[in-house]
Amino acid sequence: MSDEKKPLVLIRHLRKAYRRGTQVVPVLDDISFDIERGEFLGLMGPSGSGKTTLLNLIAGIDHPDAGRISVDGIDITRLDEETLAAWRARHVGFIFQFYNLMPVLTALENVALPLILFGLSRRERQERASLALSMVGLADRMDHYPAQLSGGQQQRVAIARAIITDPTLIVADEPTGDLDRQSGQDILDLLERLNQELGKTIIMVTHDPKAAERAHRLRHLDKGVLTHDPA
Ligand SMILES: Nc1ncnc2c1ncn2[C@@H]1O[C@H](COP(=O)(O)OP(=O)(O)OP(=O)(O)O)[C@@H](O)[C@H]1O
Repeated sequence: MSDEKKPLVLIRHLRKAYRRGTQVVPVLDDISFDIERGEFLGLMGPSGSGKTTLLNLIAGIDHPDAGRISVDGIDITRLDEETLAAWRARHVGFIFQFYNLMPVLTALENVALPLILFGLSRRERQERASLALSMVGLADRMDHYPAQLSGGQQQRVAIARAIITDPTLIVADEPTGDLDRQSGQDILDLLERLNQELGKTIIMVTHDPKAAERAHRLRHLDKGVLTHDPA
């Protein structure tokens, strides 16, 4: 089987617990599943069921206690901190509920920021950022600061920032959670376009049924266990 046909992400027997003093809080219990290349996956489940923890493990922000996560043939659970940070910067685009933009930087500077690690000139970085902002419909807001933008516009800046490095995976944690209905729909339209037109693989944690409708496949977590796979 060629690499193109293999699942992009393989998750096997993943376990994670948090420790507070002597107290151990089990969060993920023997999670195994695959994510296909080009998939738009929705992760749902009650509050505290481990969705963000799972997303953070797939994105290489955190380490599991046991198990394996392979992304495009690389077992990221075996990478040391420094290699993992470099892997993350190259391969993962992040979209958060509260945008996480730098308040002192303009929209253009926020979007260009991840490119600093890529050895491009300032001019190249700005050109690419400007293109990404045009793609998300913000060509006329490049010099605005986050505080001068609506929530929906800030989330579009965050999406432009997430795609600027052409990542292997886009992870979105409640991307519509802080938005009104219309702005939420606009953000979902944009994510759908990234998936359908650019072929981006998206993993989205959500409580929002409107967001879940857009996913190709839903996985449900309950108390750290995958409960349902309609596919
Ligand atoms: N850094 C941490 N230290 C200790 N416990 C943690 C930590 N992060 C998360 N937890 C615990 O792990 C469990 C799962 O948290 P997680 O954020 O993954 O759930 P979630 O399904 O994303 O919840 P929500 O929908 O409310 O965001 C919760 O019980 C939480 O209290």
